[in-house]
Amino acid sequence: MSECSHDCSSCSANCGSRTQEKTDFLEPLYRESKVKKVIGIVSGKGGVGKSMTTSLLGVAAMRKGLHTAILDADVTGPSIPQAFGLHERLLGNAEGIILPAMTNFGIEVVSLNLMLEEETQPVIWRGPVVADVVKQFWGKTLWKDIDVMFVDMPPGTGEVPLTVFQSIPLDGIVVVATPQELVGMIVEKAVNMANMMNVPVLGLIENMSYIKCPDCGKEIKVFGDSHIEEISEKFNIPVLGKLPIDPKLTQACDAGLIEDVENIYLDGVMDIIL
Ligand SMILES: Nc1ncnc2c1ncn2[C@@H]1O[C@H](COP(=O)(O)OP(=O)(O)OP(=O)(O)O)[C@@H](O)[C@H]1O
Repeated sequence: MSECSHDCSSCSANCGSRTQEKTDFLEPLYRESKVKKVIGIVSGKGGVGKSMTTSLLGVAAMRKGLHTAILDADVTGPSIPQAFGLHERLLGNAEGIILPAMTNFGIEVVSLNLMLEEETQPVIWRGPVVADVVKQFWGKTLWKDIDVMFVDMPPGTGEVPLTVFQSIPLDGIVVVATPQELVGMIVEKAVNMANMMNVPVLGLIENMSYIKCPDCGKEIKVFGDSHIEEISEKFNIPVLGKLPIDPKLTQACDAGLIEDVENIYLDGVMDIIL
């Protein structure tokens, strides 16, 4: 194309400045739902602590007195219900609208694991099917006066996370990584995907940053030195926090008691991202 009108909706060219038309895939909220802010928690790959971080951010927001929700969009590997000790099946209202489960401290949660006959049942679905479920979690659920919703996104930067990106109107994302990914290109891929989708990156969280020796208190960098500041500077994204490997967090997640943990390390994050 010789001249760009900057109106991608009326142009089929697949050029570098093309922006994704996010609204094409979005489903409106249920008429009685209201969600003020939606924040996606993203990681360049699986197993880096994205669900842990989502849970801790939920707890931090709830402790600030915000009416908090967690939408578990990690449909093929949902781990949010486990962290909060939720096991009962979700109910629907007469219109077939999903009613979220509620944690002990009042966080509203929707997750596929709360809909399966068996929690251990594997979910082997392709991207469009996953996107459809996530759309229902967004649009066919009663989200009543939610101040902030955290979305546990599927890991990686492939088809499934992309379709979820397009299914929910995210106000911003938080990128989670361990020191190892911060050395390579994995985090940069996640940041670039968000940029392509026109979703602001609110900040970076380094998980498993260090472990504190229980005897002498020394911080040991199990995965090597941190490079989070370099990434932060390169992309002009704030560092929101560094989480240590803390066995108390693992134990609390396994026992479904993440809300009972005293030190969740991310208390100050809400002031930056909200
Ligand atoms: N900072 C931490 N301290 C102790 N344990 C942690 C920490 N972060 C994560 N874990 C544990 O590591 C495991 C993986 O974490 P988590 O499920 O949050 O990863 P994930 O990135 O969401 O994985 P996936 O994307 O594959 O679902 C869990 O057992 C979790 O309890």
